[in-house]
Amino acid sequence: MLKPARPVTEAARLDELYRYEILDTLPEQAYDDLLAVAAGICGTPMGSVSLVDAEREWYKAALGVETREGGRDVSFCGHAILDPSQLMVVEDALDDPRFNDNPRVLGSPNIRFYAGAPLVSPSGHVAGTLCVMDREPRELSPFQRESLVRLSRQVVTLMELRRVNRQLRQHLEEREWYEQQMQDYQRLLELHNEELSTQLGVDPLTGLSSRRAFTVALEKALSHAAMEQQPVSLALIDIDHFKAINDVHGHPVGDQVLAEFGQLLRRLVTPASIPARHGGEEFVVLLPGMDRARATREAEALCRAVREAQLSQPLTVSIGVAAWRVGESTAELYARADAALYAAKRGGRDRVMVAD
Ligand SMILES: Nc1nc2c(ncn2[C@@H]2O[C@H](COP(=O)(O)OP(=O)(O)OP(=O)(O)O)[C@@H](O)[C@H]2O)c(=O)[nH]1
Repeated sequence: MLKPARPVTEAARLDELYRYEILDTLPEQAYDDLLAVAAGICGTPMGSVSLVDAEREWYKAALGVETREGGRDVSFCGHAILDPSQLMVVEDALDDPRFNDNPRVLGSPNIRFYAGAPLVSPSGHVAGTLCVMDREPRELSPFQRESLVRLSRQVVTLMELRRVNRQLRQHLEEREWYEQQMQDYQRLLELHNEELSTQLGVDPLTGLSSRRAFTVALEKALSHAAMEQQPVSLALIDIDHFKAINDVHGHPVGDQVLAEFGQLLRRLVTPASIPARHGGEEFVVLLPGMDRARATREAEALCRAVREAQLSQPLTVSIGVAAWRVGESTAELYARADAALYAAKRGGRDRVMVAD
């Protein structure tokens, strides 16, 4: 018996075989079908799709043989893979010095006839064979030989599809992983920004002062006004029918409109004034040095400017103005401005109402 030699490119051949990640996988219908067609055309009772591993041959599909693998030293396919360009045919193993005392010839499965078509990958390496076998000596017609070679190419195509499929799935998983990472980073960045905004007393959506920072500024402004005997006023601004924007266009568009409105408000008020987001779609402007009449004029100009502004959604606002009275607390001032705002809403919106 002649043990099969190793191909000169054995290491690269094995690398290529392992890249298919097919060894020791479950049987698959597509391989079984091709083998059944090959055996049917050749009229043989046995056959296999054999992959030649370092020390064994392993069958992705097997017909008429009970084992799923055998030793490479006694394998016929080990010989068949040595010449990628040839179908190896052994018409009678007992007449062939390579096989006449092979245990697979003398014992089970008692091979007398063998024909193996090399499974040649696109890079030229041979992974194994598509082979048919019989317990009787026989010959193959040219058509049967040609068919076996053609079917072996189909087996390689199946293996290539398997590899491409795995690569695609891997790329997809990697992409999903990257997207997840990006989302996590984005969320982290947003959290940092929110934290920073809170620390700086800024409302993250509009960039205006936050309610907390505004309350501090208002306290300061009132004590300054008390000391200097200066007027100071407050304007509470509420966007009209804002809920409809959310309902019709969605919350993200609502957010964008709030951000736009914040920027507009910052542009419209005088440099000494302090605009802030009071909460939701309600805003507030501190008007230092402004008495009731000036604050009213300022608020009316603001109301008109919003109505005429070119924003992504047309807006109007209702405004309640209150001028600070000496000795009045911030809560009392707010309450009067709020009552005026309520009156503006009730009066039909898009208007300014001034507290007594
Ligand atoms: N997109 C977005 N919507 C907000 C935010 N804060 C509050 N809102 C929405 O603002 C809407 C306020 O609705 P309402 O209080 O009924 O007031 P309105 O629709 O403006 O009606 P009027 O004030 O009576 O003219 C609600 O739908 C809130 O969900 C925010 O930060 N972003």
